[in-house]
Amino acid sequence: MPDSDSFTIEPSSSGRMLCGGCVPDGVCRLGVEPRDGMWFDVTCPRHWQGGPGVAHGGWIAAAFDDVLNTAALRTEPRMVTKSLSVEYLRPVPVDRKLAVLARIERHEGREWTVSARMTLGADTLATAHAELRTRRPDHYSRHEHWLAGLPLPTNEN
Ligand SMILES: CCCCC/C=C\C/C=C\C/C=C\C/C=C\CCCC(=O)SCCNC(=O)CCNC(=O)[C@H](O)C(C)(C)COP(=O)(O)OP(=O)(O)OC[C@H]1O[C@@H](n2cnc3c(N)ncnc32)[C@H](O)[C@@H]1OP(=O)(O)O
Repeated sequence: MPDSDSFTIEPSSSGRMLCGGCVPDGVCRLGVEPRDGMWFDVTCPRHWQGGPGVAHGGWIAAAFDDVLNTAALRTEPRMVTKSLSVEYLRPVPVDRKLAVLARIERHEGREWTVSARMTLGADTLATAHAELRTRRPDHYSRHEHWLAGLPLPTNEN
């Protein structure tokens, strides 16, 4: 059986590290692109529209999750998110390039505290705080072992 923890992260043709779901397309389908340093360009694709012309809050949280992990991945290639909180300050327009600035607040052993701010011009649209963890080397195989030990699903649930 292939070792689920032995996968390597390959950058896309644009140099962007991609999560498993976006690798086949070769682009980040959340619309997150690293810029300089801790700056990111993010654009909410129209299919993530919640209200008219504005982003679904789940997209905003996912975009922050991606930015914060990508920022930490520059130091540590094995990350997972332990917690993520978002403050939604203004509606976020779809199809507009926005800026996100990430910050590593604290990094000690496996524990990371990170934050980010999403802006359009001078206005802050949303902020995020997250706790990240450096993954244990057996993270995915441990997950698979746990899953394999569960009873098989039935048609009722
Ligand atoms: C989906 C992962 C994606 C990761 C990205 C990888 C590659 C992508 C490549 C390029 C991407 C470019 C940019 C990246 C952009 C975005 C990345 C998104 C990152 C995410 O969005 S990542 C998904 C959401 N985030 C999780 O999915 C974490 C689930 N949370 C845990 O994994 C643990 O919670 C943890 C590690 C936070 C703390 O855990 P710990 O190790 O510090 O603490 P502890 O050992 O005490 O565990 C406490 C209890 O969790 C059980 N437990 C732990 N690890 C386990 C495992 N592997 N399998 C089965 N059970 C496990 C224990 O058995 C115990 O359970 P109990 O209390 O019942 O005993």
